[in-house]
Amino acid sequence: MATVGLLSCPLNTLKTQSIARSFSILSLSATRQPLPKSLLVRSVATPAEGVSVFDDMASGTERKYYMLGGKGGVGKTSCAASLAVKFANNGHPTLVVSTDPAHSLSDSFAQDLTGGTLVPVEGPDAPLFALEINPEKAREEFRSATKKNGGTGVKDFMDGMGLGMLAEQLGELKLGELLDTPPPGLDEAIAISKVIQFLESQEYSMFTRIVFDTAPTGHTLRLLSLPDFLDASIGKILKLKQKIASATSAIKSVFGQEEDRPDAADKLERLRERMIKVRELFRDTDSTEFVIVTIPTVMAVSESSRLHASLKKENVPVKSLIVNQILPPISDCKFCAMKRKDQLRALDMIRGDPELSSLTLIQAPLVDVEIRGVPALRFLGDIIWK
Ligand SMILES: Nc1ncnc2c1ncn2[C@@H]1O[C@H](COP(=O)(O)OP(=O)(O)OP(=O)(O)O)[C@@H](O)[C@H]1O
Repeated sequence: MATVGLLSCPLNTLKTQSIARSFSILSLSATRQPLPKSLLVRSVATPAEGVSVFDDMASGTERKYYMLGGKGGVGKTSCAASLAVKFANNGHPTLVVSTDPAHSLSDSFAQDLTGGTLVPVEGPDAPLFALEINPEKAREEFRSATKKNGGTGVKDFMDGMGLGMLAEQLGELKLGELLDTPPPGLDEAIAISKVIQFLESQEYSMFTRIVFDTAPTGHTLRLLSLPDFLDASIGKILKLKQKIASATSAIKSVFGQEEDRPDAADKLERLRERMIKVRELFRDTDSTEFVIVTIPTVMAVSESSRLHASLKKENVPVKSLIVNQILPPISDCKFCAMKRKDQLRALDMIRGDPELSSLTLIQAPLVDVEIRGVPALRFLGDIIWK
C-alpha cells in the first residue's frame, strides 16, 4: 500500500513529497465533501450529508447490478474491478463481468480470467468471481446452434420441406445476415444475455452484486437500441415459425416422429426473451445503476454528456459520474500545472453541463503506479468508492 502514491511528474518532482502527504491529498480529492477553495475542485453535486455513495451501493442483500461505461481508456475496467473488490471486502459475494470485446479484466486483476467461465479471484474477503465473455465465441455458439446436420440452415431446411415460399420470406428478413454479420451491439447483447442465463441457474444464485465492465460508449448505446430491432425482426420470424410448425406437423404425421431439434426460430425466440430481460435489467431503477466513467478533458466530458443524454432517453438509471485520473493540486512541475489547469476547466465544464451537473461527482486521482492486482485495486477502491 505504501508504495502506491500520486502521479510522478516527468521531472520526478512529486515523488519527493512524502507518501503520508500524498495519501491525505488523495483521500481529500476523492471525497464528495466540498473541497477547500484553494484546490479549486468542487463536487458537482453532493449527496445529503452523512450519506455515503458506497454505503448506499452496498446496502441490502438483494441482488444489484452496476454497469460501468464510458469512453475508451478512461479507466472503466480499473473502476469496475476496484468496485467489485470493495463489494467483496464488504461481504457481498460478487461477480465482475467484462462484456468488452477487448477484455482487460485479466490484466487488471493480474490473473488469467479468460475462457468464458467464472474464475475465482484470489484475495478479497468474500467470494469474488470474474467472467470474461468472449462475444465472438458466444455468437459462434449461437450461429452453430442454428445450423442442422452439417450446416443446413433454416432456409435449406424449409426448402427441403417444400416450403420455398416461406424460405423466400425468410430470405427477406435477412436471417443469414443477422447471424453472419450481426448488427452492431449484438455481440454485447449476446454477452449480457449469456450472463443472465448464468445467473438464472441455482449455482450462481449466491451473487448479491454483479459489476459489468462494459464496452466503450458506442457499443453501449447500440446495445440499448438493439432489443427493439431484434423484437421487430424476431417477431416476423416467429410468425413464420408458426406456419412452419403446422406444415412440419402435417409432414411428421405422414412420415412418423422425428427427433425434435431446436431450430433457428426457437433459438431466436429465446434470444428475444433474453434481450427483453436485458432491456428490463438496464431500466430497473431498483436493481440497476449505470455509472459513467470519464476523465477531465473536454473531449471525454462531451462524450459523457452525450452518453448521459442517451441513457436518460432510454430510461437507464444513472446517479454518479466518476472523473478519473485527476492530477494532484500541489506540484512544482510546470507540465503538471498546465495539465491540471486544463483539467479544472473540464471540471468546470461538468459543473455547467445540463446533462452532467445533476450527477454525483466522484473524483479519482491519477496515481503513480499501474493499478494491477487485488491490493492495488483495493487501494484504488478505497479512494473512489466512499
Ligand atoms: N486513477 C488512475 N491512476 C493511474 N492509472 C490509472 C488510473 N485509472 C486507470 N489507470 C490506468 O489507465 C489504463 C487504462 O485503464 P482501464 O483499462 O481501466 O481503462 P478502460 O476504460 O477500461 O479501457 P478500455 O476502454 O480500453 O477497456 C490502465 O493502465 C490503468 O492502470
